[in-house]
Formats: sequence, structure tokens, C-alpha cells
Amino acid sequence: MTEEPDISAETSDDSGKKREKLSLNHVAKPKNGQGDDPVVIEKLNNRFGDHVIHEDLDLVVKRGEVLGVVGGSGSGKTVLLNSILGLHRPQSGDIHLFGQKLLDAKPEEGKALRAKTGVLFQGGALFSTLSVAENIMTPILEFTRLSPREARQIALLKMSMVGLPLRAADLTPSELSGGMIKRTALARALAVDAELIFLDEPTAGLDPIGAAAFDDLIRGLADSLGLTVFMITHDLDSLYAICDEIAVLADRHVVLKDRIEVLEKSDHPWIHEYFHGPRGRAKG
Ligand SMILES: Nc1ncnc2c1ncn2[C@@H]1O[C@H](COP(=O)(O)OP(=O)(O)OP(=O)(O)O)[C@@H](O)[C@H]1O
Repeated sequence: MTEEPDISAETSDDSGKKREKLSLNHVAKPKNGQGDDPVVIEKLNNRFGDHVIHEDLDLVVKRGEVLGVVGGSGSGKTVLLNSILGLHRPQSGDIHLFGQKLLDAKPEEGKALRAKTGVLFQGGALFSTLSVAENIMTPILEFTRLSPREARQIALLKMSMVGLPLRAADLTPSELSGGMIKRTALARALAVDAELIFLDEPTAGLDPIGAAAFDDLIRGLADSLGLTVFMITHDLDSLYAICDEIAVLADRHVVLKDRIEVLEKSDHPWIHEYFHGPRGRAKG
């Protein structure tokens, strides 16, 4: 039996201990980009043996932007994402998250950074034995002092934010459609009020209508919650529909980061082929 979510912004435990503010009501933050960029990467180098993946890669993700990250297969998009998430340690270079040097972060600082970020992995990466609500509760229980009952209420609220019916709360991932899996993974990424969201091919595997709806959801949440979004995608429709800027990975670094209109005019061979090739959208 599902409970109705309590949408009040604060909760307290029964003993009346210090009230824990739960920021269910994200406040839209200004898109100012003034020196508080949530991701700053400088001279990143990654290689596996002799295989150089990134060479002096620089990238800044500005606060409040929806950034699309594109590049050919094997260009290093996932390795870049894993480096930013701290899942892969680069050979050299600096990664700053919210102004803090990731590679120097102490365990508790790393945990605080993780609490401010959410990830939607390719395919959802849900815990197969946990229900939808339990999947979404996992980071809430890890990063806050809320009770399971309170965490469940937040999970139900996040479900409604991403358009999941409450009756899905007790289903397991094997009982969900592809779109519902993505929405559950997105709700989990947003569970602890992350400010920065990483999406790895969020529309892959969805039909065109489902993909467009998911694009709309991402853009709507980004705008209403003031999120910064780093989105790896192969989906040209997503780039046109929701991205403020696009970063192109080629030749072992980010060769261009700009608005799509600028990319369409680029004469870089890979970018030109991407937008003007057989499946491209740009005219001319
Ligand atoms: N753990 C690893 N050991 C060795 N090589 C690796 C490892 N992880 C990635 N690579 C190599 O690094 C290169 C970049 O891989 P990555 O997965 O980042 O590419 P990608 O841009 O995400 O590709 P795709 O779009 O196909 O998913 C590939 O050549 C891959 O084989």
C-alpha cells in the first residue's frame, strides 16, 4: 500500500530532535556562470597502457546549463564521466567540483560532493532486488539522517516529480517499462536534491515519443530546479531540443564547446560530418 507523499519542506523525527531541512522545494538558481562553475577540468590526461584517451583536456560546465557531450564511439566520453565521478583516477590533470579539487578530497569531502551530484547511468543501473521506492530511497538513507519512513515519503515525492505513478512504488525493475526504468533512475539521481546531474545516454533505447517526453522532463526539471546537467548522448534530437551548449570530444580533447548553431558551422571534420552527414540535421 503506497502512502501519499508529504510535500512539506521540513521533517522531524518523533523525539523532536533538530529539524532537518529537506529542500524538497528546490529554488531555481540564477544562471550566472560567475566563477562558481560546478565542473572545471584542466589538462586532464587519461591513458590505458599506450592508448591515450585524453590529452590536456579542458572543460568548464557552467552553473545552470544543460550541456550535451558528444563524440565518436571510443572518443572517451565514458572515461571522462568516470573521471569526474571519481570512479576512474586520471594520470594527471585537475578536476574541480563546486570549486573543490576532486583528486585531493578527503573521504568525507568526497561524500559531501557525491551528495550534491546525481547520476543516471546508461541502462538505469537500478538495484534489481529493490522496489522502485527502495531504489530512490537508497541515496536518501545514505546521505541524510532521515528514517526509512521519511525517506519513503521523499521517494514518493520524487516519483511524482518525474511522472511515475505512485502505484509503481512497490514494483521491482523487472516489472517496469524502459521509460519507467529511466524515470526511476532519474528520480534516484534527484533524490538528495543534487545540483549537478550526470546523464549517460538517457534516451537510448526509448522510442521517439518516449525519448521526446524524457527530453522534456529533463529540460523542465533543469529549469525548475536550477540544475546543471552534463549529458552524454548520441541523440541529435536531444541536442537540438534541450541543450544550451554542446561539447565535442575528438582528437583526445574537447575540440569545441558552444551553441549548436556555432557547431553546425564548424569545419572540424568530425563535427562537420556529424551535422552535415547522412544522419545530420544541418542544412547545406
Ligand atoms: N578499463 C579500461 N581498460 C582499457 N581500455 C579502456 C578501459 N576503459 C575504456 N577503455 C578504452 O578507452 C577508450 C574510450 O572508451 P569510452 O568508453 O570512454 O568511449 P565512449 O566515447 O564512451 O564510447 P561509446 O560512445 O562507444 O560508449 C576506448 O578505446 C576503450 O576501449
